[in-house]
Amino acid sequence: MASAPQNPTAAAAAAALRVADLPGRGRGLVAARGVREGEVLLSEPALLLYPSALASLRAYCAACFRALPADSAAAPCASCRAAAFCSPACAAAAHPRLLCTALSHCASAGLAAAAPAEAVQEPLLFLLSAYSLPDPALRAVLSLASAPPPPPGAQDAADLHAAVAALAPPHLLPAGFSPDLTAALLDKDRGNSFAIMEPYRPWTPLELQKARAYAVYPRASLLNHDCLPNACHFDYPDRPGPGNTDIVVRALHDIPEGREVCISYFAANWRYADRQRRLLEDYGFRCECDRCQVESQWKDDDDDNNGDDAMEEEGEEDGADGGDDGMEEEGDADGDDDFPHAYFFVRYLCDSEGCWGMLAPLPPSPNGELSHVFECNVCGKLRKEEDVMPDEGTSGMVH
Ligand SMILES: C[S@@+](CC[C@H](N)C(=O)[O-])C[C@H]1O[C@@H](n2cnc3c(N)ncnc32)[C@H](O)[C@@H]1O
Repeated sequence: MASAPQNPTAAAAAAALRVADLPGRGRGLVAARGVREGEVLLSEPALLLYPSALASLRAYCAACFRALPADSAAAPCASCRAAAFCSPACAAAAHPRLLCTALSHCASAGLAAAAPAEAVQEPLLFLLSAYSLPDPALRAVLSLASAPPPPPGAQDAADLHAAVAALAPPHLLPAGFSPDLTAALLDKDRGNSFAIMEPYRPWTPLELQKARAYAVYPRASLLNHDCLPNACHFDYPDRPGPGNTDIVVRALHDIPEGREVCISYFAANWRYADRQRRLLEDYGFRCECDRCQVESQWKDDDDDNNGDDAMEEEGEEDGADGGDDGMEEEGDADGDDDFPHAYFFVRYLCDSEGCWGMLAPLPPSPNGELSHVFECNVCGKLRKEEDVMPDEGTSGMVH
């Protein structure tokens, strides 16, 4: 549930979008007024924030997920001693009580014994955190769209439910705790979580970069996907001050009133077949965006390309992994008719080695002046517009 905006930027952002029912797409967010490039469309705290793995609890504050200081300044959680906090304020904020209790009862060895593989730790940490939520927040998570059923071989919801039941004291579990509720929550997690990544390390391929935490947001989780998005999300987990895990969504370019605002659920350089496979398997829909309609006609974009669908979620707008070691390539034919979106790639895709983040303009100044500076949402690099588009004067609307 959205909390009241704390600052003018968040207040302006709150007025920029409205929720709409969109045929064939469920709910989505639509521009409630014309917005300018770089404008903050959404800035909100997480409904639910949870560590990506047990290892994350050793490296990041259990409350705010900033990197823990290397020295002894980090204070272990007084209850479980398995998690740590970066400051007295974070220690006072604490971490999810079921997670804390599970860690203190079993110690991390016990939890690890129940969940040896990292792939299993993540859903368990999610469930222990979700079942710690107050009832309204739990209901808000349950109101989000469900992902399609997991593929065969994925961790069984019944096993995860049994693991939670074994780790959590019954009196702390919420009313309604059941295998069905656990399965429903897991579906929400898969369809709506955003990764908050570990600090960016240059030259590290995206697929090797890990999430420190995952987050579900009340409104950002309503953003639908487009392979040519008009917005992208940022997070600034190591930023000082409050709100470091808030998600920030900014417009890539001007967006007219009434137009749906979409993000890409993964790195925009993925090829057609990989995008379609990922969207169908993990989100349950076939993408029919403008770009997919063009690329579906290309002859050489078969399943044999070197894309990678082993990425974290996002809704998960995620912490997107690169699906490829190169930019999306043209199809068979020559010319802009066959690759009408080249402008988008040049302008909005970061060209730092192995990054493939999205470049969004910094917000306009309070008097409405455009920044002409682009920020990458993965590596954080800032680039002047003339370096992004040497032949362009000032930016314009992208059609
Ligand atoms: C993160 S949620 C987005 C909000 C969702 N539409 C809702 O009603 O709550 C992801 C789900 O939205 C739907 N969706 C997202 N992008 C879509 C698209 N381009 N076309 C059709 N459905 C889409 C799919 O059902 C997907 O699993």
